[in-house]
Amino acid sequence: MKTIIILGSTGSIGTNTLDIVQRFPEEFRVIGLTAGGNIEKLEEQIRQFKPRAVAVSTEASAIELKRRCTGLPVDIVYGEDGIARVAAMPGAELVISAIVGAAGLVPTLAAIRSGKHIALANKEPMVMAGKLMQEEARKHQVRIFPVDSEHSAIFQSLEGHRLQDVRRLILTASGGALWTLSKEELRDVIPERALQHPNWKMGSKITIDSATLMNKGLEVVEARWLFDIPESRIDVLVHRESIIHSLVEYEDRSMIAQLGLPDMRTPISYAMGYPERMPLDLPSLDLTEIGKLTFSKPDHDRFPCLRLGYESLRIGGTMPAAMNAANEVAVEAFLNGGIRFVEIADVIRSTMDAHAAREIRGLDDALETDRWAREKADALVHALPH
Ligand SMILES: NC(=O)C1=CN([C@@H]2O[C@H](COP(=O)(O)OP(=O)(O)OC[C@H]3O[C@@H](n4cnc5c(N)ncnc54)[C@H](OP(=O)(O)O)[C@@H]3O)[C@@H](O)[C@H]2O)C=CC1
Ligand SMILES: CC(=O)[C@@H](O)[C@H](O)COP(=O)(O)O
Ligand SMILES: [Mn+2]
Repeated sequence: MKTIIILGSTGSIGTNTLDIVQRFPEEFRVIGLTAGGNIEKLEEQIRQFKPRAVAVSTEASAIELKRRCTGLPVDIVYGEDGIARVAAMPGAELVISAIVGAAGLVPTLAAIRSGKHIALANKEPMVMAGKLMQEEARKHQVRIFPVDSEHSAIFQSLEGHRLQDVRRLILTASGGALWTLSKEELRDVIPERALQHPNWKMGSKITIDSATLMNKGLEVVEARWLFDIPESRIDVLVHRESIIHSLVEYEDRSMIAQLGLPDMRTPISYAMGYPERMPLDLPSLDLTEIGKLTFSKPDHDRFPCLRLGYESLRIGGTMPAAMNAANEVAVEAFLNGGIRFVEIADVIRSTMDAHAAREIRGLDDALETDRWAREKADALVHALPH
């Protein structure tokens, strides 16, 4: 029996994780959950999974949740500090890190520093402070298991092989909701259209990232730190069907890939059960039904965000954290109707141009950069003519 804590339990990854727990009640016990503001869903989860402690973002949410959960044996705390305390609470072996965005950095680091293994879906902390996270993981003898489907595929394709034999990592990209649109058509895209991912049902932020290809830019940075490989040896291949989840090329030119239907429960369960594979009762991939798989090169002209990911790594230090924060601000502005789809890349580009990158020596450098870049990106958003 593995005891687990789920950060971001009310989201897409969080609920898929709880689906695994429900399927394997003898294997996993949930002792802590955290959410943002969806207290209705969190209340349901408390009643079903009986965690010892939960945390929510605000005091108001905590007060309402306490009222709803009167008589239930659960500690309810709130705020960044409360979420970090639940992430680090004693008695858990594994923390599923599934908050969206930079808000996951402090709690994920708190979990690492308290000696818990991490199943990492929340890629933004790895983008902001990958070197620091890996140093802390080594110091506390913690393993970080990838949940992100591409990184899970690479992790699986590396099993049993030597890192020194790897030639390059190849991340696949679906191309997102807008891959077939021309540059002119991209100008007029509304959020509802950009949110229609062809293969995956995910939270809104990552779905927009997928449509701009920033998701792949973030994933290149994530892969650099997860697998300790320079960005010059990480490639991206557009594969619309999301069946091949990523590949590793070895020095002898063999390529090893992981395939499967697009269902996050497979990579989540692999990270949760590692090294065991959970017998998931899900439909099998039938390649005869799929018929053909297609591949093409990324289009950097229509989707410039992928290049920004590479560039942030080449500059290094705090630049990926600045890029990440600008992206979060720009995506939110787009979702709220404040900027056009094509302006997301402009806001990130201009924020990066204005940022003087420095080395990340500790958490404060990442957090300070995050604050600075949010302010800068916000000012850029408001300066756009709308
Ligand atoms: N969805 C997917 O299939 C995949 C997701 N990922 C990554 O996993 C992470 C989660 O994605 P996804 O599940 O889609 O996102 P969702 O938007 O569906 O869920 C986000 C979760 O984070 C919580 N949350 C949001 N903001 C805060 C905050 N400021 N403080 C505390 N909690 C907060 C939300 O709480 P509430 O809803 O209660 O407000 C919710 O539980 C992202 O980093 C994403 O890139 C990676 C691969 C695949
Ligand atoms: C499921 C998952 O891992 C997402 O990050 C997914 O990869 C998004 O797909 P694309 O970014 O390739 O559209
Ligand atoms: Mn992914």
